[in-house]
Amino acid sequence: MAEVYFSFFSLLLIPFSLLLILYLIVRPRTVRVPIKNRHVFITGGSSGIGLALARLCAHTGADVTLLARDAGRLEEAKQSIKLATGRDVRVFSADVRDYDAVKRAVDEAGPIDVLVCNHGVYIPQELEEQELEEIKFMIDVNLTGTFHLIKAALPGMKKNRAEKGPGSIALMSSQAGQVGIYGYTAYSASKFGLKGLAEALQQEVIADNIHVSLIFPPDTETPGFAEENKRRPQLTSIIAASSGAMKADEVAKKSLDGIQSGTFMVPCNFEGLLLAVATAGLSPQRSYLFAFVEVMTAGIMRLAGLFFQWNWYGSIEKFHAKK
Ligand SMILES: NC(=O)C1=CN([C@@H]2O[C@H](COP(=O)(O)OP(=O)(O)OC[C@H]3O[C@@H](n4cnc5c(N)ncnc54)[C@H](OP(=O)(O)O)[C@@H]3O)[C@@H](O)[C@H]2O)C=CC1
Ligand SMILES: CCCCCCCCCCCCCCCC(=O)[C@@H](N)CO
Repeated sequence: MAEVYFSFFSLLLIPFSLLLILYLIVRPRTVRVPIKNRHVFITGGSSGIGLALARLCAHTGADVTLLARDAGRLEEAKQSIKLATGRDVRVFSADVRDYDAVKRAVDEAGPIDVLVCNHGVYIPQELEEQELEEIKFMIDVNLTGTFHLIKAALPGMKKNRAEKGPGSIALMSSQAGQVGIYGYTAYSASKFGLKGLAEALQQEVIADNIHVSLIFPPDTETPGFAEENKRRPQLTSIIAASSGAMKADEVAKKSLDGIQSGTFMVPCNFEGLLLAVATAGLSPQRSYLFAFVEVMTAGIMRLAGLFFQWNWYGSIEKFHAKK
């Protein structure tokens, strides 16, 4: 009997020691990024996910600034947020590809506590058919534009950070920034690029109490997505359907939770959670519990990923056989 107890306890000892080790070693340490009364600057805040997030932040009591190109849509967004929350937001019309314009807007807006680089463009098409111009457009807006924002905002964000409490830089990636998807060569490349940027940046700004979040939504009902659907290759839609679709408000809620908890990889739905574990790689992880899940399920998640690929390549084969 004593032996049964002994082996039972030694069996428990392994996961508990692992939990303890992870509790001690996960870095960066956990943090809470406040939103209320803080300056939240959201690019692409005039539509879709960015607008939903802006409304939510304003509702939470943040001072919100929006940046996008179209001044008319910005004005509409401003009105709709005022109507929904009673709060005034400031808007700036600029193209994220134009560094000087971005810098001017950021300087005029004043020091930022939470920078959300949400702007993004997606034009799905097979690489061979896609014009080089469109490929460069996606890289320039999604990736280079994000560099422009961070370069422009960082000096102001770092200033007096100690007194102001934790700051955040959040980047809107996509599940297509975790796994390459048919029809998304340029888009996936631009979003995968954000991951390298985010991992390196977090190491650079941790000493300034700035916390990086990378958000990975699945297909989300937005004006941009409605446009995308008009020309999306069938295979892109088939493969993307492996993950459920979401509403912009739901993605905004997940995003804000992720930003406030300083989570590095922010999944938005159940498939996203699986993807986050499967693609954890060498990304930072603040939660020892989540780290525990990552360590315990790494092998089985790889297997699940291979099954997904099996299924996707099956769809591709079937598609070509029909042609
Ligand atoms: N909807 C989806 O299915 C998913 C979206 N995402 C990502 O979420 C983000 C938002 O997407 P979504 O809400 O669907 O997009 P929308 O197309 O609905 O909105 C995009 C926003 O970005 C702005 N924007 C686009 N280009 C520029 C630019 N060059 N300079 C400044 N602002 C720009 C737009 O304003 P304007 O055109 O006036 O400049 C608009 O405010 C994107 O990064 C996208 O990649 C990720 C996964 C899924
Ligand atoms: C362990 C295995 C995990 C399995 C889950 C796999 C699910 C992958 C689905 C990827 C969907 C990509 C949608 C991109 C949406 C997007 O960004 C466009 N709408 C443009 O914005």
